[in-house]
Amino acid sequence: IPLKSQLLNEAYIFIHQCYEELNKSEDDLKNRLSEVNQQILLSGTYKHTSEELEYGAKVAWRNSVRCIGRLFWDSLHVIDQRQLDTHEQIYNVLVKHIEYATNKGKVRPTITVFSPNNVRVWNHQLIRYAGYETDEGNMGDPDSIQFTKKCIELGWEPKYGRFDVLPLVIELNGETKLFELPDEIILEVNIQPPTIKSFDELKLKWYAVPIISNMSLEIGGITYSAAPFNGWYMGTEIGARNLADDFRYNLLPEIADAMELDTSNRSMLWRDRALLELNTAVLHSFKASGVTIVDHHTAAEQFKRFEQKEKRIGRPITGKWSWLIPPLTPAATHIFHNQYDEQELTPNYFYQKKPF
Ligand code: HEM
Ligand SMILES: N/C(=N/c1cccc(CO[C@@H]2CCNC2)c1)c1cccs1
Repeated sequence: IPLKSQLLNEAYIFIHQCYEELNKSEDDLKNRLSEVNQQILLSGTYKHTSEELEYGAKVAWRNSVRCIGRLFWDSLHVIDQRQLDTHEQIYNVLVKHIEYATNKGKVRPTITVFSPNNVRVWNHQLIRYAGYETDEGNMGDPDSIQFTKKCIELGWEPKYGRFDVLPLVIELNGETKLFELPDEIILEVNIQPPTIKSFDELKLKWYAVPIISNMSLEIGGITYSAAPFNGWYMGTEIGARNLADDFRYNLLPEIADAMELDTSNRSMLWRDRALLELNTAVLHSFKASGVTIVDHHTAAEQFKRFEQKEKRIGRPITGKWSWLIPPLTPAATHIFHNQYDEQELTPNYFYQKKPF
C-alpha cells in the first residue's frame, strides 16, 4: 500500500542522512535499515532511537527557513518523553520544560518530544496572554481571542486582564483536559525605557520565554504532533510586533503621547520614534532583568556566521527572506541585500491543522 512504501522511502532517506552525518559504520547503517524495514512491514511504522530523535530535532531546526537563530542548531536540548500516556504526566513534563528552559533567565533552547500522532497541545505557545472581545473593545492579546473562548468553553475562569497567562489544553487519544500553570514558574519582564520615566504608568511587561507548541516535528516520515520547542526572543518580536501591531497590543499611540510627540503629522515619523523607544526599552529591560534576549543586528550577524559555516561544510543555505529580515531597520542587515533558497528540507517543523 502506498503509505508503507512512502514511509519506507522517507525512513531510508532519513536513516542514511543521519548515520552519514553521525559517522556511523556501514554495519550500523545496514543493521538499522533492515530493522526499520522489518518494523514498517510488520507494524506499518517504526520507532526512532533517542539518538535519531535528537539528531532529527536539531536538523529540523537547521532546516527551518523562517528562523534567523539557526547558528545554534546543534546546541538544542532534546527531551525524549515519548513514553508518557496520561494527561497529568504530560502536564507535569510541560511544567518541567518551562522551568528547565527558563533557567532563571539564562534561557536554554529546548524541545520536549511526545509520542507521535496521539498527543496535541492546543496552545500556540505554552506561555501566552489571553485575549477578550468586550463591548468596550479588546482586552489582552487579540491574537488569543479565539483560543481564550475555547478555554472558557472548557471551563476556564476568565480574569479579563491585559496579561492573563492562559491554561494548558492537552489532548491525548481524543480526550482534552485543561491545566492552570502555577504563577511561580512564569518569568516575566517589566518593560521600562532606559531614558524617559513616563513609560512607567503604561505598566508594560512580557513573558521571558517563547515556547511554540502548535507546530509538528517531522522526522523520516514520522510526525510528532506535540513537540513544544523554545529559543530566546529577538527584541523586535516583542517591541515591533506583539506590543506594536495595531491588531495586537497597539501601544505606539500611547508611547508617542508619553514621549510628548506630535502625532497629528505622519511625516514627523512619530510611529518610528515610538518604535525605537519601545524596542530599546525591551532590550534594556530584558538585559537588566538577566533574561536572555538578542537584538536584531546581533541576530543577523549570527545568521551570517550560520551561512558561512553551512557553506564551508557544503550544505545548502536555505531561508525565507520575508521572514528572515527583522521588522525594524531591515536594510541595515546583510539579509535584506541577499536572496535565499526557500526549499524546505526534512526533518523540519511544520504547521498542522488546528485541533479546535
Ligand atoms: C535560540 C534563539 C532563537 C531565536 C532568537 C529565534 C528567532 C526566530 C524568529 C525571530 C523567528 C520569526 C518569528 C516570527 O516572525 O513570528 C523564528 C522563526 C522560527 N524559528 Fe527560530 N529562533 C531561535 C531558536 C529556535 C529553535 C530552538 C527552534 C526549534 C527547535 C526554532 C524554530 C523556528 C521555526 C520553526 C520558525 C518558523 C515559525 C513559523 O513558521 O511560524 N527557532 N525564529
Ligand atoms: N524567538 C522565537 N520566536 C518565534 C519562533 C517561531 C514562531 C514564533 C511565533 O510565530 C507566530 C506565527 C507567525 N508569526 C507569529 C515566534 C522562538 C520561539 C520558539 C523557539 S524560538
